[in-house]
Parts: sequence; structure tokens; C-alpha cells
Amino acid sequence: MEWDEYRDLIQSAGYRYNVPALFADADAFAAFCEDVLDPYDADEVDQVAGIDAIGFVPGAVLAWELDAGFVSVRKGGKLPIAEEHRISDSLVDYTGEEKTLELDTRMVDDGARTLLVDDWMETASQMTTALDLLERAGADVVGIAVLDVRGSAAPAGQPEASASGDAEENEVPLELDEEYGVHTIRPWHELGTPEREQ
Ligand SMILES: O=P(O)(O)OC[C@H]1O[C@H](OP(=O)(O)OP(=O)(O)O)[C@H](O)[C@@H]1O
Repeated sequence: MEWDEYRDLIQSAGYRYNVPALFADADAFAAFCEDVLDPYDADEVDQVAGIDAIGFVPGAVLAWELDAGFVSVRKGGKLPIAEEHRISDSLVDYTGEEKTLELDTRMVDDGARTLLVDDWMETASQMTTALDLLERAGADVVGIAVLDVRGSAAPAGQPEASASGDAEENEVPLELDEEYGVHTIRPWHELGTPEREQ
């Protein structure tokens, strides 16, 4: 499906994109899953990780399709587990507000080839924080799957520059693209096993 079609489906009257509207459309949801899965084979991914909350929707589907386990990266305060098993980090995302992401380290198999999934990213703050938590827990992140709205026109009603800063500050750190196979191809970056220095 073309980016324009995705963009029309996720437009909103608010301050953020409305990706769940895309998921409600059966054809668009199927196209979305096919687009993002296309570069990957089940034998390349051990686990799929999704970011709370809407990232759980595509994350669960991709995990099923790849015959992989699903790892949930939770918003702060949601993990009812002992402190010793929990790692967390704070971030400031497109809203300009501080949030926390948490991970149960027992969910990540050491060295598990992990595909990190979310519904959309604008500043990539949540993505980079989830990525760091997964790596701290021992994951080998082999790709990032996300609807990439960096540099897009803002949703209706949203200023062009997000609450978190101006357009320049919203550029996703280049190392994320280079190391984890994120490309600015819309609607979905292509996934790929990153080339790592040995
Ligand atoms: O690129 P960023 O600036 O990090 O913003 C993108 C993130 O923000 C949204 O999540 P949010 O926490 O708003 O809510 P939801 O998933 O619970 O809807 C979205 O799902 C991404 O996780």
C-alpha cells in the first residue's frame, strides 16, 4: 500500500497520529502486516518486542507470523515484578512530557534476535529507549519496524513542530538508521539485519 493511503488513514483531529484507525480497516491492516513482514523470514527472528500500548497490536501479529515469542516493553508502573528483574529508563517524547519504559529482563533470551515494533515514531524517543532496554537485557536487535512519520506534515490540528522541539530536533538519530536498518522509506522502513562491526 502506498504511503499516501496510510497517511490518510492515520490522520486525526488531535495532536498525534491515529494509527488504530488503520488497524480497524481489514485491508489496510493486512497490507500493513505484509509490508512490514516482507523482508523477514521466521528463521531470522527469535523474538518480537512491542512498545506499550499500540505497538502491541502489530507486535503480536508479527510474532505470530514469525513463529516468535512476544516481549512487551511496558510503560512505567505496569510491571508487577520484583525490582531485581526490572530495568527502566525515562524519556521525553513527542508530547514534551517525561515518560518511563520498563522491561522484565527475564522475557529476553540472551542473544535473542529481536525485531522491535511500534505503531509510529516521530522523535524516536520511545523507540531508542526500548532499544536500549532490550540490549541491556541481552537482546540482539536485528530490525526496527515502525510507521515512520519523521519529517511528515503534522496531523490536522498539530503544529508542524511537535511539542518536543523544532523540526530539526525531531530528526531521528542517524545511528539508529545506520545500525538497525531503519530507513526513511515510508510508510514502513525496510527491515534488515544490521551490519555490525565484529
Ligand atoms: O517518536 P516518539 O516521540 O517517541 O513518539 C512515538 C511514540 O508515541 C506513541 O505512544 P504513546 O505513548 O503516545 O501512546 P500509546 O502507544 O499508548 O498510544 C507511539 O505509539 C510511539 O510509541
